[in-house]
Amino acid sequence: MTVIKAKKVTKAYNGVNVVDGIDLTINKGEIFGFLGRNGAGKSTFINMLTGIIQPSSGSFTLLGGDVKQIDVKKRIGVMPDYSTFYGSSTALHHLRFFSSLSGNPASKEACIEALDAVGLAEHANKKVGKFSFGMKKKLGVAQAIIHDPELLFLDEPTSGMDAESAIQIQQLIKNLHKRGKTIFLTSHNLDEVEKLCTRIAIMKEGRIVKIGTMDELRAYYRTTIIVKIKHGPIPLSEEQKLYDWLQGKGKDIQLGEKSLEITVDEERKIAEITRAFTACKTDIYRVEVEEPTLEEIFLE
Ligand SMILES: Nc1ncnc2c1ncn2[C@@H]1O[C@H](COP(=O)(O)OP(=O)(O)OP(=O)(O)O)[C@@H](O)[C@H]1O
Repeated sequence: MTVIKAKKVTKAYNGVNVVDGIDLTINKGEIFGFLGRNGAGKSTFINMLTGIIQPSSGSFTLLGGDVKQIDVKKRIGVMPDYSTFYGSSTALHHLRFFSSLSGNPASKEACIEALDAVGLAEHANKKVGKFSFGMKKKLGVAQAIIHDPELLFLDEPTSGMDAESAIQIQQLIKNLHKRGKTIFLTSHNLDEVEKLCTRIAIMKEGRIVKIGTMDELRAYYRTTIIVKIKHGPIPLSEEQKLYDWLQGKGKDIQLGEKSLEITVDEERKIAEITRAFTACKTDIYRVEVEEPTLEEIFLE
């Protein structure tokens, strides 16, 4: 089922398209990661999808409807800008107040449950003004999930959090995903995106320049594969021959008594190399392949 469908969505400021004709389809149950350098247009795109700002042109649907429709609004969760929080409210009061704005006030129990899910249950009665930056972000996530939405927009949910808190939020995202929720996520933490997201789009200057699963992105960008082989003794008579043959297969070759490291540009060369060892009557104990990380792909 299609949850987000965007057609040529564009936002221009001062005659410049900061979001430039984005076409995008996101299906139910995806954790969709939106990546891009500062100023790429990620927040502007999310702000259009969540109805905070209007596109200059193009159109989109959320859950098959219009984001302005109240029944669509009720089914989506948006992490708010924490600067809108009232410092004199307690966390509990804050959640109850904001959930009442949607016309569907959450019970005290539901608020405590949402605070517990983000690790803030023990701070339920503390004033938000006394919260750290990371705690405010967690409260923002709690606010986004309080009404159990089907579609969740999380703009940099873990930025500025300590490692333990970030893991807690990542675990929450995984649990929501297991429950069939669709999550649209932006993050500058590439490791987080790689671990969590079922599909990733890389945005540059307002356009999506690449989109796919982590495996698809790797396959597209794979030009260097580091192969590490642990092997048994190579007969003396074969050693030089094998080294010379490897020169034609890859680069950065380090052939030791028990190990080989070589960088190749195609997967099929891994099989050719292992066959060459067998032809030299040399046992292979382990083959490790280092794949490009999302960081390497992104920097490329
Ligand atoms: N209200 C505005 N008026 C004019 N320009 C804007 C406005 N909002 C955003 N921009 C510009 O649009 C571009 C995209 O900004 P946006 O905040 O969407 O990027 P981003 O990818 O979310 O960046 P970051 O990772 O830093 O949050 C930037 O060049 C920004 O200066």
